[in-house]
Amino acid sequence: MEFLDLSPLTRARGTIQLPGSKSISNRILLLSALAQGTTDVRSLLDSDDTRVMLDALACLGVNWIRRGDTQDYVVQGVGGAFPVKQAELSLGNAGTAFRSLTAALALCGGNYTLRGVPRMHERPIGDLVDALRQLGAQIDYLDNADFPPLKIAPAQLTEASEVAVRGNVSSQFLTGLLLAAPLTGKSITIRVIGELISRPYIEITLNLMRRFGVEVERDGWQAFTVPAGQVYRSPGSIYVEGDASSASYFLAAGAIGGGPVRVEGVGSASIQGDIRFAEALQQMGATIAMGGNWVEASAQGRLHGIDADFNHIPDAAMTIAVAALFAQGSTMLRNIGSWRVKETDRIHAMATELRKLGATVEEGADFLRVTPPVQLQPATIDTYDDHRMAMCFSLVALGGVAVRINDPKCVNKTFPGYFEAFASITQRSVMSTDIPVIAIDGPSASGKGTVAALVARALGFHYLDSGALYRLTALAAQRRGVALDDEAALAQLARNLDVRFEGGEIWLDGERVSDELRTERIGNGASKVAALPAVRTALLERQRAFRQAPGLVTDGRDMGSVVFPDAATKIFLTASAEERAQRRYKQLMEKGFDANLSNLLEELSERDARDAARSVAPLKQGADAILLETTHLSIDQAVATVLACYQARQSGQGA
Ligand SMILES: Nc1ncnc2c1ncn2[C@@H]1O[C@H](COP(=O)(O)OP(=O)(O)OP(=O)(O)O)[C@@H](O)[C@H]1O
Ligand SMILES: Nc1ccn([C@@H]2O[C@H](COP(=O)(O)O)[C@@H](O)[C@H]2O)c(=O)n1
Repeated sequence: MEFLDLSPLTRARGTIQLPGSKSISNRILLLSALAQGTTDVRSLLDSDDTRVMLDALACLGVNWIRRGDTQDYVVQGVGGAFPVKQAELSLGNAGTAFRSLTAALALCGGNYTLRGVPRMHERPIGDLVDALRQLGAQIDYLDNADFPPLKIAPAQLTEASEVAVRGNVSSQFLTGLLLAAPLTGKSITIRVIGELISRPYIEITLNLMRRFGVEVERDGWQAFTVPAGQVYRSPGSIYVEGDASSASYFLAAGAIGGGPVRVEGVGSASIQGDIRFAEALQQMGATIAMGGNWVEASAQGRLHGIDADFNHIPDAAMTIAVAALFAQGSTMLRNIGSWRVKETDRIHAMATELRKLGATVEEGADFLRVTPPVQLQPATIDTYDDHRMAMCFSLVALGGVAVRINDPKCVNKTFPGYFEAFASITQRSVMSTDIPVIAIDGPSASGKGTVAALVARALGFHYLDSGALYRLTALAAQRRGVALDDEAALAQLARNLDVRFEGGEIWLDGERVSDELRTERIGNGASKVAALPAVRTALLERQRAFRQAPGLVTDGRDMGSVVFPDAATKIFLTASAEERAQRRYKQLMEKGFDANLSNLLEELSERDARDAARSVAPLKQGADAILLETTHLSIDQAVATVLACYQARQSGQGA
């Protein structure tokens, strides 16, 4: 199996000239072939799917030439039915080519065999065949009923002027019928049964038919009439706009990796439905700017999860499922049942691969809910011979983790130069040191954790409560009967802790332990295990792994001195011992725990003394840390001070 390793990436910024749209390219090629006159097709997509269509048209007697090395083609229309009356066509996994050619060839008066790759033979086509048979088409299934491959014989046109087709499996069935209808020479009305999915693709079909001189009358999304006597006429020359589905990966990169990332070739004037992907990204918190022929995405902080219906943009919605890994909270993608019959069963494939990265994924017949992990895990992604799986999952590298993409060449279906284009707008992270860290250290109950979590929220950064890892080690030791001075056993425990941080809560071995962790008994145990060098070493890389884009705020005792010595901003946050004991007392009472103020003062002082006296990573203010004395500060004032220190540092004004 070929694979491509993507290194951890930090930023995305730049401009991409998009390749032509696949949907528009293949429709224009078929329309140019059926039309009277010669069509200059500009900026055609260079991909497997368009090559399949060009080869098929050549087999059917259509003359076309490519202009030098460009993506401009000249197609000589045949002005109606294809001249070659007998042909065997191999159409790969190109749904657009297979469905539209099935409809056109069924009405062309010849004998044709249409085959695809194995996956194409698993993608249903029965609804289209049934509709064509109502017109008199002679189509047989060569293997399984309702699926390719197909054998087509000359149609015996019936009197029928109306056909019905189901709208909820693939909009390409309706597209095929619409494109082929003028070949009958009579008025044809196509009624849609059930809800029509992916409507924007029908808009593209109608728009392009109009450009080639055929008007379709419609009754909403229920019925479409192609009046008699219309023939396709070449518009002379026609330009293929950039692919809006392909734009989604770069726009998402801009939103995840800071941006701005600009795509050129699609914009507000686009006829493609997937341009509305930008709206979904905006709902997630990205900043979007758009002109007639360009779109730009950037983001200030972290994205947030959304709950939305994606029936109108099924292809680009896959990019939202991966962007959900970078959002705060869960993202719900509804009404995406058509994913099941695409290049692969995309709901199943997406859920399987997202889980490999640590996400929690719920999948249903037509929905997917994605909850991101606290930390992305490096993973090897299988792509299921699906170009969009490969392209979407490249975005994971922007989370600062390495990702391996199996069978990367599957992108050739629609975007052969994808990975080069992606590399041109992303920056590799060298040991992730360019991801900013704000390190807040200080004594117990000074307010470090409270302030750090609020600063993280304000900046959209990740948050690490490093003390929780020592507390978890102490709790796990207590539960397993490991003595608090058994250094080797404790280090082993620390290395293998099965923990989950989610939505402010902490789980140990699948059990929620957030409240138990906060007791002074566990705090004292933590302070004992934290004095052991082997335990600290065991937890070091675990803590560093939290350093993920766009940034990290962390609190503890040695965040600025040992774990993140290159932190952008280091704060030593403290308060008088009496004030800290008061704060802890209030905190425990609010949680419903019993507490005694003078005992607390004693326990805190004892713990701080132990933390300060130990030989490794002792509690002390580093020379490069800013002292933040909060005895007389409110939480908001402390947060504002940390933010000001960080912003001053970012704009180069000081430490
Ligand atoms: N500036 C402040 N003024 C008043 N109360 C504060 C302030 N900062 C934090 N607190 C309160 O003090 C309590 C202790 O804060 P927190 O748990 O964040 O401390 P900590 O330093 O992270 O403690 P530990 O090291 O034990 O984990 C919380 O109830 C918090 O709301
Ligand atoms: N970076 C750190 C963080 C914590 N500890 C030890 O864990 C104890 C509990 O920490 P809290 O912040 O949750 O109170 C603490 O007393 C330290 O002994 C540490 O060593 N290094």
